[in-house]
Amino acid sequence: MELVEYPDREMLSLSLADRIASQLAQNLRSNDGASLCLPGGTTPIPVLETLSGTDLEWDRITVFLGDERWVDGEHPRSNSRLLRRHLLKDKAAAATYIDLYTRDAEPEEAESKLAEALTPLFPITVTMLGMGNDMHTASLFPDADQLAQAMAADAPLVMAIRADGAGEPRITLTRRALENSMNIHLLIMGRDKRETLERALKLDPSEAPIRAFLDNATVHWAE
Ligand SMILES: O=C(O)[C@H](O)[C@@H](O)[C@H](O)[C@H](O)COP(=O)(O)O
Repeated sequence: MELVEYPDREMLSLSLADRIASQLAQNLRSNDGASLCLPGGTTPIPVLETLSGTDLEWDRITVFLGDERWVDGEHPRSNSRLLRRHLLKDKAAAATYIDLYTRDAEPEEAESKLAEALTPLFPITVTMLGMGNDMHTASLFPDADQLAQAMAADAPLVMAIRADGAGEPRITLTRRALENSMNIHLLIMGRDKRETLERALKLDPSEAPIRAFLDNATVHWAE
């Protein structure tokens, strides 16, 4: 695990956006397209805003979330709504976006269609992850109903999942889908999440799902 500490949150956001852009551009020098997997939640917003104005060949980049709350795209809790408001505008509007949510369906019904759409994009070029203070990442919650299946080596790429701490039913990329990303960045801010990270390092992924990704991740942190 590489841990990068920044003097402030603005420096973190600018530096992480720049690193992600460089990794995408590097990939595009030798591949037809690149893929970018992003977390929901609020911490990434400044990184998304910076990326949206970054000069990249966005028309060759496919963007998708690592997880989604199973709510309509205009619902305040929608991660897709977050991406549309903070990333998929300005230069990044040219990106291809794969929405994990399907209206008038259960998340279980979307699994196979999403796996089919996402498979050509693996291994993911750049994955950014967030983390909750319960040590979940994406929607891999410690108390999730199907966590063991979602963390298994033979898991499908995408799974519906439910957890008391999750709010709505979720759809999530699984450990297998995320851990093979070419570049993994974990973005955390604040003292509480830093302490949570230190705890997670000592735990098994079954208790601390984020632990499954730390060995191959660059962790970006500011107070
Ligand atoms: O749908 C979600 O909630 C996210 O994908 C989730 O995994 C998020 O990254 C963490 O909950 C951290 O969220 P914050 O950055 O808002 O603290």
